[in-house]
Order: sequence, then C-alpha cells, then structure tokens
Amino acid sequence: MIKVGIVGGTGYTGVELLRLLVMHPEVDLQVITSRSEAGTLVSDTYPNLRGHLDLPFTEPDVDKLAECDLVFFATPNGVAMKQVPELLSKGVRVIDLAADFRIKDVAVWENWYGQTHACSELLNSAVYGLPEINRSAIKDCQLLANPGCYPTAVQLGFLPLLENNLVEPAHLIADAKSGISGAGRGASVSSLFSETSGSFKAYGASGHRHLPEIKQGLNAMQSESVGLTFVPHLLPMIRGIEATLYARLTPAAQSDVKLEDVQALFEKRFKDEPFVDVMPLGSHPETRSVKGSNMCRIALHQQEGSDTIIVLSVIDNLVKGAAGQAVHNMNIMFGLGETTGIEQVALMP
Ligand SMILES: NC(=O)C1=CN([C@@H]2O[C@H](COP(=O)(O)OP(=O)(O)OC[C@H]3O[C@@H](n4cnc5c(N)ncnc54)[C@H](OP(=O)(O)O)[C@@H]3O)[C@@H](O)[C@H]2O)C=CC1
Ligand SMILES: CC(=O)N[C@@H](CCC(=O)OP(=O)(O)O)C(=O)O
Repeated sequence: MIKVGIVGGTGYTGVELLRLLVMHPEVDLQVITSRSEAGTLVSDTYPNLRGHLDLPFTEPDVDKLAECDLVFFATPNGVAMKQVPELLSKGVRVIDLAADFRIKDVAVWENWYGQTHACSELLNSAVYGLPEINRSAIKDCQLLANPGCYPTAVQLGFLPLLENNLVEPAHLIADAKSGISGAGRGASVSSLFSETSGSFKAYGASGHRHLPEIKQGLNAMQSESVGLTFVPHLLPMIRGIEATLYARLTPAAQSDVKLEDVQALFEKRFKDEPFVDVMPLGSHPETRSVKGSNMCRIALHQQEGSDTIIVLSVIDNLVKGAAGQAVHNMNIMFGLGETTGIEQVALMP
C-alpha cells in the first residue's frame, strides 16, 4: 500500500483527490492537512466521504508528511515550493497540482506568478505530468508537476496536429471555457453565484498565466516556435472545460490531407490512451459527458472551403484537469495499472 498525504484537503482539488483515493485499492491515506479546519473530521466538511474516511484534518507538518511515500500538494501556487525540498531530501515523492514546477524557465515563472521561486534548482528535474506525452519520464520521477486544467485540454487537442507537422504552429488559437470550480474554493467575490449565474464572460484576454505553460508544451511537440492566442472564459456551471481550437493546415497539407485523414491520425495517436476518446467525425463533445470522469473527449471539424481544422476538447477541470490526472500519474510512478481507481463513468444528465 502507498502511504499518501494531501496538503490542502479542504480545497476543491483536495476533496476530489479524496473522492478518488478513498476507493483506490493501493492507497492508504495517512495525512490530510488544512490550517483552517485542523482538528475537525474531514467528513464533517465533506459528508460525501462519511463511511469512507475517518481521519481529521491536521496542520501541514513536514515531519508528519515525511512519513508518507507520496505527498500531493493541492494548494495555491507558491505553497509547495516551500516544503518540497525537505520532503524530497527525506525520500518522499511529490505530486504538485499547482504550477510551482510546471515551467522550466524560472524568469518566465516569476514574471507570470509574481513571486520569487523558492527552489528553482529543482525545475529541471521536475517532470511535467501529461501522461500522453511524458509517460516514461513520469515512471521514475520523484517530483511531478501536474498540468493545469486549460493546458491539459488544449495540449491534447493540438498534439497530433503538431507532432505530424500538419498545421502552421505560428497561428494557433485556443478559445476555452471553464466552470467556476476552476477558481478554487477560496475564490473571490467575482465567483459568487450572484456574480456568475445567468452570465458569461471572457477573462485574461490580454494574457493568462496558462499561456506560457501551454506554449512550452506545444513548442516541445515540434521544431518551430509556436504562436498561440489563448482566451479563457468563465461559464456559469460548476465543473468542466470546453476548448475550441483552431489550426490552419500547412500549404502542403491543404492540398493532400482530408479531414478523414486527420481523424485517422488522431484515432491512431490516442488508440492506446485510456483517457482520451476521439469521437466520430462531426461530434460535439459536451462537458457533461466527462463530468466526474478522467476522460478527455475530442472531436474534429472542418468547414467547407476552409483550410482550418477545428478541434473540440472537453475535460472535467477537477478530474482530468487536476485530481484524476494526478492519480493517473501516481499509478504510473508506482508501477500500478494506469486506470486503477480512476475508471468512473461520467455523470449524465
Ligand atoms: N480548481 C481547479 O479546477 C484546478 C486547480 N488547480 C490548482 O490546484 C491547486 C489547488 O486548487 P484548488 O483546490 O482549486 O484550491 P482551493 O482554494 O479550493 O484550496 C486550496 C487548499 O490549500 C490549502 N492552503 C492554502 N494556503 C495554504 C498554505 N499556505 N499552506 C498549506 N495549505 C494551504 C487550503 O486549506 P487551509 O487554508 O485550510 O490550509 C485549501 O485546502 C491550485 O494551485 C490550483 O491552481 C489545478 C488544476 C485545476
Ligand atoms: C475558472 C478559473 O478561474 N480557472 C482558473 C484556472 C485554475 C487552474 O487550473 O490554474 P493553475 O493550477 O494553473 O493555477 C484560472 O483561470 O485562474
């Protein structure tokens, strides 16, 4: 059994980790931290866990966490980097759901996250945990940077197009929409029901901190420098991300490649991936078709006479976009069956 600790158990990704891990046959939950709820039962805050978990929240004490084999940080950006060096030195493996270790260039990270990095010497050895791309490095890593939610939906959607040099990397567009849980449980007034319901808006249109993370990933898929316009939007729903991606076929591909060929390429690329579903041509994947599940569903379109491929990509931001992907990474790191504990079917309607 893997002895597991979670720092930040009261947050949305923390409770999502708990929902998945209480049913995981190879996990023994040992420590769940919250500074605000220390001393109270986890199931008092989250009654969905009653009967499954009998632990209290505790303070985030490094000595206690060091008794675990694996610690998940489900904390705001900038928290994990302060405790990770000590945990690593004690032989603990770490999965950070925040962005502390996602970006290799520390100057870029500090610019977008507005803080000084506490352990930039670890950035090179941290592995970016997108299993569909990085599986073999994930297996042996001690420190894993779990991808952001938008970056997961966007990178998976562009992946086969870029890997096969089918589209012009300088002109990519990602128009993405997220449910409100993406902002976390500690979110501000702008996330209140009365501020968001019955309304819809873009945000971060001049530049969002996921832009450098997505570009870093897309750049690694092919040799040219990527040009990406990424605009996130806030949808008045709790969970889910839908990303509509646009990519122009290269002049060579415009004459040679049909949408059916692109579809075949996507199907081949993701054939053995348990958590990517390439839907039949012309489908419109809905966020509810992945709600509560670790799937990313993708569909392709091309309008008549157009040289642009449209990719629709949906995930649950809290599962494939956070906790589910983190458990997938844990399974790979500990040599378990990859789908163990994360085979839930989405909740519909
Ligand atoms: N929500 C989402 O869809 C996604 C979130 N993420 C990332 O995952 C991380 C967690 O997100 P989310 O669950 O939404 O956040 P929440 O705001 O919902 O929860 C944050 C948790 O961290 C704890 N915490 C806050 N500050 C500290 C600290 N200084 N030391 C220790 N614990 C702390 C809080 O508990 P307490 O204050 O009681 O200690 C709380 O349990 C973030 O970095 C987020 O960017 C990534 C992908 C998707
Ligand atoms: C709807 C919403 O507010 N979403 C969040 C994304 C949360 C997330 O995954 O971001 P990191 O893990 O990279 O911090 C946002 O746009 O800030």
